[in-house]
Amino acid sequence: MAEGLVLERLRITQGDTEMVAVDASVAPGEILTVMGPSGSGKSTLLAALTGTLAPAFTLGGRILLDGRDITALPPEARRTGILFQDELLFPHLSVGGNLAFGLPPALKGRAARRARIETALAEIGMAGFAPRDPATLSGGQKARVALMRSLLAEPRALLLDEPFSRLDAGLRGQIRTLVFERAQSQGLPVLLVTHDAADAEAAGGRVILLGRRDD
Ligand SMILES: Nc1ncnc2c1ncn2[C@@H]1O[C@H](COP(=O)(O)OP(=O)(O)OP(=O)(O)O)[C@@H](O)[C@H]1O
Repeated sequence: MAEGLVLERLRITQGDTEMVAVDASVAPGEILTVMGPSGSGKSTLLAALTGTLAPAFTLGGRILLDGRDITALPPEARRTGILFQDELLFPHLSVGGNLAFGLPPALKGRAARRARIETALAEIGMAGFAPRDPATLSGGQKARVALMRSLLAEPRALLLDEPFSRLDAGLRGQIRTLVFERAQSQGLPVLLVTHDAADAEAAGGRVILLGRRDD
């Protein structure tokens, strides 16, 4: 069966209104950009993929990840990692605590978990940052820790909901490159929701446009 993410005749309806209709496949390492006006259903589409669709919506079609039908699975069983623009890090946890939250439950033992966190921090040039309070980090450091927290869970797809939009222009390009490189090196299909044409261009691949039905 095909690797990557397949959205097979995916439909999201609210009452009688069809809000999202998508048929697409995203290969490992490929980025599919999702654009559309505010309220067109971009975040709702990502919620359908993570298994957190609000009860107001009805989902039709199938979601396949690495050939596995995940449409009806609970969120924790899907292996879809998501990165948001806002709640980048939990403020009440240290940097290490934030990263621990992303570790797979199967990784047992305090020492092994600590070691995995230290390796992750070293990979983003932040060795020794585990005890730090997230409030003391720069925007770029916060974004890097948030990315690693998503990746530590070993997702099979990465969903990005405008993750760069709060960063200033220079940093935005850097973090975007880091996210895309990691997705590519780990062979993750990526769905990138953005309002920014520069993000779409950097992603290089295909763009799907959601529209409002009453436009
Ligand atoms: N929990 C919910 N219950 C009912 N309706 C909702 C819920 N969440 C969102 N909606 C509605 O669904 C529609 C799509 O919202 P969504 O947040 O997916 O749009 P979006 O394209 O991500 O917008 P934006 O670009 O502003 O983030 C909107 O009309 C919104 O009001």
